[in-house]
Amino acid sequence: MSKNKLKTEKPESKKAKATPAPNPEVLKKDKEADVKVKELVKDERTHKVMGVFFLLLSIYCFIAFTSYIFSWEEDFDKVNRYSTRELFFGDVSVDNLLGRLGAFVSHGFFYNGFGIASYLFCYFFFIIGVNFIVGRRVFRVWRNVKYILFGLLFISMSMSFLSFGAEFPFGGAVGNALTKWTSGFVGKTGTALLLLVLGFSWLIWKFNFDFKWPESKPKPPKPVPVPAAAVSPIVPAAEQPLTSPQQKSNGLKDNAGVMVIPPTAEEEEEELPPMQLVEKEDITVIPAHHAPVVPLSAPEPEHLTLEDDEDYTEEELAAAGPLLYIDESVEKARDLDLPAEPPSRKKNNTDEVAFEIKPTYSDEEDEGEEIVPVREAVPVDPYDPSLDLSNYRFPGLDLLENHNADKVIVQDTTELEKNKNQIIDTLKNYDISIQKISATVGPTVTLYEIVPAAGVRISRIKNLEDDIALSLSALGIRIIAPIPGKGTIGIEVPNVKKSIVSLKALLASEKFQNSTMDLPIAIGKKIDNENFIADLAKMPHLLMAGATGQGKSVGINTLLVSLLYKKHPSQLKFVLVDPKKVELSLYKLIEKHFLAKLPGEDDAIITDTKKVIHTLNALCIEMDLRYDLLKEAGTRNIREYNSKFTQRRLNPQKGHRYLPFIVLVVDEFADLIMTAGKEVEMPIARLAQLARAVGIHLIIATQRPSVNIITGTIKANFPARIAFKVSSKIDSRTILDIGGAEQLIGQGDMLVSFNGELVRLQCAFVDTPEVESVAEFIGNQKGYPDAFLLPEYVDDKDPDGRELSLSDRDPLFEEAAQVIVQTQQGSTSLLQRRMKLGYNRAGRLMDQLEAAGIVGPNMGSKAREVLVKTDADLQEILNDLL
Ligand SMILES: Nc1ncnc2c1ncn2[C@@H]1O[C@H](COP(=O)(O)OP(=O)(O)OP(=O)(O)O)[C@@H](O)[C@H]1O
Repeated sequence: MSKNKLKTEKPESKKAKATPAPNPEVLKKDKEADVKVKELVKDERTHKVMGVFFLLLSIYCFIAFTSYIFSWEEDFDKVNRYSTRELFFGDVSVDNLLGRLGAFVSHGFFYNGFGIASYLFCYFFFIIGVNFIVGRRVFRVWRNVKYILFGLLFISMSMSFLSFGAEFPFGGAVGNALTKWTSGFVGKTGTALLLLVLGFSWLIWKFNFDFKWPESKPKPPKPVPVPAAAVSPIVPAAEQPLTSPQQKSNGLKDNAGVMVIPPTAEEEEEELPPMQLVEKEDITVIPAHHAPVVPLSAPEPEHLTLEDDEDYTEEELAAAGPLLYIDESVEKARDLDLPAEPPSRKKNNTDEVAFEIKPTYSDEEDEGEEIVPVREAVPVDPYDPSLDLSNYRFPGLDLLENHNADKVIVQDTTELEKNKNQIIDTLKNYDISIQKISATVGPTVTLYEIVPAAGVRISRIKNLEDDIALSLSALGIRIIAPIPGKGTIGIEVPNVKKSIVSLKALLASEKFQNSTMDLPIAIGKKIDNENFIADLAKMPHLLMAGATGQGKSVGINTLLVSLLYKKHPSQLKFVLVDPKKVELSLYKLIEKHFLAKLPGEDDAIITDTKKVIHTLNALCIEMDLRYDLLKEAGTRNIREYNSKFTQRRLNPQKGHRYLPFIVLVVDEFADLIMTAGKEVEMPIARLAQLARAVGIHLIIATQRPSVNIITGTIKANFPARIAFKVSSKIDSRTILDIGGAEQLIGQGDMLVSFNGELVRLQCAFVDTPEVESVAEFIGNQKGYPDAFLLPEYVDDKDPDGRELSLSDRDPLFEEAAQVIVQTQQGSTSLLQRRMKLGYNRAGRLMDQLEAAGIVGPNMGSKAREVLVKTDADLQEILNDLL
């Protein structure tokens, strides 16, 4: 093969593959001669040398300039008198600390140049030096050059102007010339003004001050005049349409000068409008709950006085509309013309309860007058769901092991060097020259990052992936060409000495401890040793696959234990499905704290396929019920719902309850699909599609990531996926949509595909005894009386569930009848919510109630008529049925 031919040959992969491997010796000589100078200029070492040079130059100039300030007078004549030649070769002694050169250079810069402004050159050399040494643009050169040029002219001119007549060359020759010309042109005053304009322009450009004329303060709102004793009606702030949404969103203005509603913490977090600089004095901010409030839609209530009030029952009072509430602060505020202290709120919608009502006695009691009880709305603390288990202690980190993870394993530098050279040589064999190579040592693998020489196509390296891996002859090599977002090529080579990543270290990390995520899971460490902690709630479901023995079970334990370290039993429930029967059995101990199960089940950990189907369907019912609750509460997700509930704005009497997150863990999904197929797939797909907003999240693991198990429907709904080592590239593609997982080295080495990124991680390790001790620690504490009960699911195909006749009434028949008669609402969904039932069972109950003459016939979308009006009548019917 001739030299020319080789040179013109296009580096296309097919051609490259078709031709026999080129002789490295021949190639080396040809290419090296050609690209030597270019390579030298591009070589990172050249850059480093340049960097050091500029840094030292910057320091040199700085010292010389500073010394010049003190020695210029002595050296002036010598430097001025002698020629450059004399300065280099003569024996004149100067006072400048940096000798003749120092004196000469500083004289040049100061006297003949820019005076004091010459220090900007030190800065310039410094940024150039740093950029060269670090190898990237730490400082933006062109922007700095612009500032420096402006600074040189402006400072030298101002210094020269201000120091007019001084001997020291404050402004240098340039400054003097500029001042002279300008003074002649616009006069001295004009020059001064010009300098001021320039100076201010620069400051404004740089800092963009906000000049605002202070406006007169809007008058704070007057409290609504209320009769007798500063009584102010109370309505929920949520119902005050005093600001338009727009006013609200752009931060706080109110035309009427009445009040400004700052966004709630959540709104701030979620949909902050672009920040605007607003002068504090400009507006008066009155938080919504501080503003005096007026009833808006409700008719003017009859103000309750003592006499009105004393015989009222709690229900009558609630029905009477907005409460009146004596608030001294309103009175004071009126006197002082200030906004009032927060008035308490009271619902006028039975769904929202904000305050407890407590009779108190007015001060007049002391004066011996008739005791005048007045009703006062007493703010109630937010509902704390953890109060049922208020003494619950979170497991401590001492229950976990270090696994020698704190021993830093120092990577052998000779090994690094050897691998690096081998990579360079291998690439050279394929006629690929490189500009730069760097290594990042991770816990399991080291990433060698390569910048190919100019002109080398990345696609070519990608096509040679297999050959390169073969030449490097190490197990578990993965080539990432290019590394997304970087334009470099990564080659991951397994470390000879691997380090274990202990879960303890991850849980102790600040990132985990301070995390405010809903469901933080500590997964592992990235190649750059950064902890990978993610929010399961955002994932929102996770699919895990890996051949047997590659770290899946450890992975599941890692996720579960991380959640146990961060969540209170009231906030989180697990539904554990373990067809292998052994993997998750450890968690039995925490049944009464963290597990959920079907009513009537003994064991919370589900191992039987039929029960799995029931449980999955029960979860679907729970999801639907939660959606109903969310809808009724006017909230979009579990976060908003729970926050409204904890603020006591939702009425538990109407079926509202605090909703814990539910995490469904399926340890061996393949097994279930093989035995139950669609019956399992459908509810899983439904949950995966819809359940995230209501706080139900899925973690599904499988040994066999084949397409008939991880179907399109499943895959489409699991955007976050984890692959441990799998046995083939096809498996890797099934789980991650890309090869690579077959190249992993096992023992927790994994690839995580999340947010469109593929990251290689070493999974955190937690051993079975550790999980056991954490479970024991929790299990030994006081728990709830039972596991969290999922709604009942009755299988339609189940012959036991199909009987509808009155002689074989549902066990819940009596309870359902009572609910219907007490509420006088013949609604199936009411039964579902109140009794936590599935639609089918509630529907069947309703049919039985109809048969018993308690409710009327089905009226389509409307509720059925309730035919029995009182409890006594119902009791009669029930007695007859016995
Ligand atoms: N993150 C890890 N760090 C270190 N070693 C690990 C890690 N994960 C797993 N291992 C090692 O691999 C072994 C097998 O892991 P594990 O039991 O989790 O595999 P598996 O994929 O669940 O296997 P199977 O499917 O057969 O249950 C563990 O006993 C442990 O020695």
